[in-house]
Amino acid sequence: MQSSADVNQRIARISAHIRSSNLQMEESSILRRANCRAKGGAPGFKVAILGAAGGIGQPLAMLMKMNPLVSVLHLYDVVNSPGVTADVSHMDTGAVVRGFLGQQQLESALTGMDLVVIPAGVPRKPGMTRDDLFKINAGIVKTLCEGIAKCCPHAIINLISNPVNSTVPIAAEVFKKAGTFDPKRLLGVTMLDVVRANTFVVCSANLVLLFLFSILAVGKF
Ligand SMILES: NC(=O)C1=CN([C@@H]2O[C@H](COP(=O)(O)OP(=O)(O)OC[C@H]3O[C@@H](n4cnc5c(N)ncnc54)[C@H](O)[C@@H]3O)[C@@H](O)[C@H]2O)C=CC1
Ligand SMILES: O=C([O-])CC(=O)C(=O)O
Repeated sequence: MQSSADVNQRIARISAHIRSSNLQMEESSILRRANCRAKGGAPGFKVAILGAAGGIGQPLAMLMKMNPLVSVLHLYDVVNSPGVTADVSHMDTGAVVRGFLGQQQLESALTGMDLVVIPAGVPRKPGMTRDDLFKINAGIVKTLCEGIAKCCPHAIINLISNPVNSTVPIAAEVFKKAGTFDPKRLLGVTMLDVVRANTFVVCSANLVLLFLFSILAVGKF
């Protein structure tokens, strides 16, 4: 059993570690918090996560709360966002966290946001293709983007919901229709597909090399 002095020392060490890395991040960043503001607004980015209670949304919410460039964090979902909001808001970092639950709170979640990150929707289950996801996620992304066009038309949009190569064009069409489309502000997160493709290429290249070595080895003996 640890003494309370030990426990306090551990907490102090962890806390100093977290604070110093946050400070370093702010110091070394090209984007300083004071410079991250809409005209006349408070410093820091205002960020909304739509689908914040999900597998991607929850760790993303934690990372955003740790980011010293973020001043306001809105967590929106159709389920469970109050609990996630309570947990994330207890982290001792600067961003103010607010939770929003259900379609009727979507507009409040979006109003005034600088950045909207969207991991809302369904993920693939075994046996599903990305086409199956499209049938559900296309409608979800369309509705969310209509809200964005209305409530924060100048925000940067970061789409995670798959299939991302189809949800981004859907978002583009919604924004074109609303007259708010800016290609520099609409981004799809393709990291998963990029790392997956790299892994597949390396795996198949290794297999080819292994095959060649086997032939050489067999040929030698
Ligand atoms: N682009 C990429 O690199 C990646 C994309 N994905 C995609 O991200 C999406 C989310 O994945 P997970 O977080 O694992 O799924 P998840 O099922 O754990 O979370 C999805 C969340 O979206 C919420 N949601 C559903 N309909 C909504 C609506 N109309 N408005 C707001 N929220 C809504 C759900 O309540 C849930 O909390 C999936 O489409 C998945 O394919 C996942 C991993 C990487
Ligand atoms: O849906 C997910 O969980 C993300 C994924 O792995 C895919 O779509 O290929």
